Amino acid sequence: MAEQTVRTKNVGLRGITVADTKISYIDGERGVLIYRGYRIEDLALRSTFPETAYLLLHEFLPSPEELQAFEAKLREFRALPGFVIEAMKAWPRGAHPMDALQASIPLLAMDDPDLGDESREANVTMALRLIARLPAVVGAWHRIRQGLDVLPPDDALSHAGNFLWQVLGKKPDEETARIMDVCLILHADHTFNASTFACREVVSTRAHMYAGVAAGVGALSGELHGGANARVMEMLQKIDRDGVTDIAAWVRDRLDRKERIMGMGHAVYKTLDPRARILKELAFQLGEKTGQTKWPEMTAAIEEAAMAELEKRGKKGIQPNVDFYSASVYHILGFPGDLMTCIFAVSRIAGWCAHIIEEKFAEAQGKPALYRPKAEYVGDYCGRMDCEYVPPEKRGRD
Ligand SMILES: CC(=O)SCCNC(=O)CCNC(=O)[C@H](O)C(C)(C)COP(=O)(O)OP(=O)(O)OC[C@H]1O[C@@H](n2cnc3c(N)ncnc32)[C@H](O)[C@@H]1OP(=O)(O)O
Ligand SMILES: O=C([O-])CC(=O)C(=O)O
Repeated sequence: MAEQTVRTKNVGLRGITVADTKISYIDGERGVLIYRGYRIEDLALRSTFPETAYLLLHEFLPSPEELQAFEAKLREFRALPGFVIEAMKAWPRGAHPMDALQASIPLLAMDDPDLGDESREANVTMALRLIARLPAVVGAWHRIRQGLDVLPPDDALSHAGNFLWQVLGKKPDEETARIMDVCLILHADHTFNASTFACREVVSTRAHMYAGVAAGVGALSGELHGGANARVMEMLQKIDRDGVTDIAAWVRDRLDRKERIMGMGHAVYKTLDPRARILKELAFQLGEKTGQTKWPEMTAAIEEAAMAELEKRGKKGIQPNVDFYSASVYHILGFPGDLMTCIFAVSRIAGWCAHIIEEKFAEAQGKPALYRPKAEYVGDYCGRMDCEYVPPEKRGRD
């Protein structure tokens, strides 16, 4: 019988199921996001990032003892190896934080005593080291690029609080640390998004966890994915600098120029991203606390104008995604725009690692280990495949 070919040409794998997962679920029509059976709204309200990371890695919520042990490990692993900090000191100060983060991943691999042990247990421990160390890497690079000393972790602070401390150099109050914590919960996983798929694709070759994570960081950096939060902030700051008062006209002009409204639209959600609703509330909460409501207000004005204008142009269902209001939250917290995608990575590392472990250890259920899609050859050279090799000295372009 002839091999069956599934035609997926020009669809970028949209709507194509490539594997099973037990980690998360999205209903793009109803705006539902679930991590291992738990609604994102519930986790944002009642969980913490370490607990959520545990859930993603272990399939169930931890007992108090299990959570305590997990948090103790995260604290123990926070300190960066000295050679990573020394290496960073030699990097060009202008390097983008996402490049610095991506470059640090293989360095962290070199320091991991479990590298090479492909048991599930060793992979979970490597995941813990990565979750603990990514915030420290972001903090170290941000300090080094400003010519400042790298700050040691503070064991008295929560994971989110310590992240704020190591990057911004100020101990946060409880409310601020909790807002950071909720942001980390919200970004922790999202099924087969581009960066998670990159991680899974890489480890499907039996490459190690760090190789997969480095690919994930690279994929996240793009402006159509995690990089959008930084672009949203640029958009807001430009509107502010230019003194734009007519947001509807600004939106029309941008769309007429065929430019996208960053932070809006989604490959899966055709309604409001449930994370955006929570982030909008957080942005206003922080704005009111700090007297900076102008950023979420501006974002809300763009949301309203863009949805109306896009609808008029026949484009329905383009609504805020996770990156739209997170930009305001991070800006008010004090992060510069070029660190915003790193914050996403500091959270998504939990989901990436959970997916890497699932990819490595889930029962096959008929799926071949290695991802290997097909492409249609559309090259049109010398009757497709009959070019004659001409030595260099005889080549001409006519
Ligand atoms: C964490 C995350 O990754 S969330 C996504 C972050 N990315 C962004 O915010 C960037 C802005 N948004 C986008 O570029 C898109 O909405 C995407 C890439 C996220 C998803 O888009 P998709 O639904 O896959 O569709 P696609 O990119 O083909 O766009 C479909 C149409 O809607 C338009 N469209 C989609 N999003 C937007 C937007 N934000 N602003 C203006 N137009 C948009 C496109 O221009 C396109 O129009 P066309 O058919 O006339 O060419
Ligand atoms: O799922 C996606 O395609 C993008 C996204 O929202 C995420 O990764 O959080």
